[in-house]
Amino acid sequence: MSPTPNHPTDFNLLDLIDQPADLRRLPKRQLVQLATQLRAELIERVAQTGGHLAANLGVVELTIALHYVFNTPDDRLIWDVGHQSYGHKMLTGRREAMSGLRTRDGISGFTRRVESDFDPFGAGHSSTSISAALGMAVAAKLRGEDHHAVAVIGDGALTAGQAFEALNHAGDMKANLLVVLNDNEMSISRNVGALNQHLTRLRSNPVVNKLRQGGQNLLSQTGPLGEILNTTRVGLRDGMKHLLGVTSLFEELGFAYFGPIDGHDLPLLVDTLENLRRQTGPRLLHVVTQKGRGFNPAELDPVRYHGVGKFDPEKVIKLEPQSVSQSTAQKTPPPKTWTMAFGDWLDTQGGNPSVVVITPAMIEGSGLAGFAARHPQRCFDVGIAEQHAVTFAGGLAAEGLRPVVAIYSTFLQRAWDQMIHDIALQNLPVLFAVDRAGLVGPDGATHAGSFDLAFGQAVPNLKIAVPADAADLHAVLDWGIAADSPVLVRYPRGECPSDLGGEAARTPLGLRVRRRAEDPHQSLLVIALGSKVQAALNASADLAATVVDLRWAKPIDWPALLPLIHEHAAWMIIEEGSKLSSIGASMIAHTSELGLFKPVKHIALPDTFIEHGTRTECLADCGLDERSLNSTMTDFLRQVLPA
Ligand SMILES: Cc1ncc(C[n+]2csc(CCOP(=O)(O)OP(=O)(O)O)c2C)c(N)n1
Ligand SMILES: CC(=O)[C@@H](O)[C@H](O)COP(=O)(O)O
Ligand SMILES: [Mg+2]
Repeated sequence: MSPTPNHPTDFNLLDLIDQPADLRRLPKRQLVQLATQLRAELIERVAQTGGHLAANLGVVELTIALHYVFNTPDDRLIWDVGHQSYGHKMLTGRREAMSGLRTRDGISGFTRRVESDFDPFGAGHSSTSISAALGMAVAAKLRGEDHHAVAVIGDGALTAGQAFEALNHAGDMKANLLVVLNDNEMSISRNVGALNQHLTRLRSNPVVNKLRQGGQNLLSQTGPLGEILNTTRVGLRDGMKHLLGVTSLFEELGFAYFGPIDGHDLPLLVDTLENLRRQTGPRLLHVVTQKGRGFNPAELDPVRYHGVGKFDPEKVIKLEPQSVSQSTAQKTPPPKTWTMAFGDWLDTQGGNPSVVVITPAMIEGSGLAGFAARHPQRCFDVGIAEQHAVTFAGGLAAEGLRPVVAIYSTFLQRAWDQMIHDIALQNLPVLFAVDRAGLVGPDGATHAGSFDLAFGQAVPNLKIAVPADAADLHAVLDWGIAADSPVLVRYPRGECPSDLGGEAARTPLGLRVRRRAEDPHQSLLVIALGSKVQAALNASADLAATVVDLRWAKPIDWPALLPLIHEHAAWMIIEEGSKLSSIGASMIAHTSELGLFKPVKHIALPDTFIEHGTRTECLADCGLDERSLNSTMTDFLRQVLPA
């Protein structure tokens, strides 16, 4: 089948809609046509910018139905993660702004309060929507206001503990809250876990389905008759389901459960939501959708089309989904990313039966696909459950296995307590492979890995490696997998140099001098961490500078470093982590305590959230690109060594 989307020839109804109020003026019979047009435009627009395509295609009908039935923005509509909110953006005054999606000064790929009144709660990390919607429902009650709170959460996002914490609270509070469960059987990869199996049972249980089919027409009846019929139907259905033992988990948690219904049947969605809008209390509507719906390549391969770079809608994307910003225009294979280099190392561990790998729902993004395929019994996708992932690894380590937790820096934030309490406090040998450490570019502030150095260095027993190239990434991972304590190895998004050369480390945890200045007394000592080593080498190529690759942010190789600081005219630290609580700040504090006072400059991420853009643009904003580094070094040298 051709991947070309169906271009509607009719008048584009989207031209009539600036705000949902305009949508609500359309007759119901035109909504299906609108869905076709919205879907076609979504494909066209995401092809030009890149972004999260498949999830958005799956919620086209749901998006229209929700805005049609609910009085947004007075009624609060909260999208979990927010990666599926593009259609919502296009119906809420941001259609033209889609051309700048995820680009500098353009709109975000997620929901953001500062962007629109129609985004009542920002997201990017998953599984927060029910908590936020519950907060809004309770606020409305306390303030005597009469608006609805609706959370739309995916089956993947529902696997996280926080979603259950919120259901638990909401069900008990009898809060006036509607949760729409968008079940497409997918997280980024296929969804996993017993909950997923429960949803499958709800979708496919013949008894539930019989009851559903019998009751669906009634549920979709509108008006007072519908309400009466529905109340009776729900009562009857619930009674029968209890009798037959096919109740949903949600009912046990105090929610009235409706569905599952076909999330692409727009008239049914509208009628059902209209009915649910008239009801009160905690309600959950189970909607079944297809990820990638309406675009054949995405339907066939929703994993690859979860996040895409710019693409030609006429062609099927062939590249591995390693990075959202990859361009399909590339003819030669792309250079190796850090993720790939990590995947290569993991493959070398295949023969070690003690090595087990854990990912919280990021198999592809973390470079685990190869290891997972070859050693499925030793690779655990635990779903979106970062806290559990870390403590689960602790249990494995306590029994003598060598767990590797492959996790993005930004998502590890969720498991800081587990890292402290369950791993470091017990000095368990868990290896944290922390990807996307530093700025990530188009995903922006929610996904920036700005804090792992800050929160990691505060943890006793934890060692932190910051390799600068693939050779050293492999060396520190080799060391980390054999260590008798927890080790965190951090590396950024993007291209990984294979070997930057220079002097060897004197000890396994030692620093490396990558380039030595001829006359240190007349030179700058540049100490760089991780990906900043290559940048520092390039930026200082024509300057009097020694470049040190710190390699380990904790412990710091002070025996090698102190003499270098002593002999140089000044020193400089460059790192891609938040400046407050940074490694550089700790180094400066330590040398001050030793009474070693030398001119020093420290470049790190400022104390602000860095917006989306390309990674290069974002780095430039922080003075961390090569050009800015070169001018800072030049100025600093002039200052400390006037001609
Ligand atoms: C805390 C957290 N962990 C991981 C992710 C990465 N992530 C983004 S979307 C996604 C899949 C979500 O699946 P689901 O909620 O079912 O939405 P779908 O894409 O299927 O519509 C994952 C794992 C995230 N955003 N937040
Ligand atoms: C929405 C989300 O959280 C992820 O899909 C994220 O966009 C992954 O980005 P990478 O491209 O860095 O894997
Ligand atoms: Mg899903």
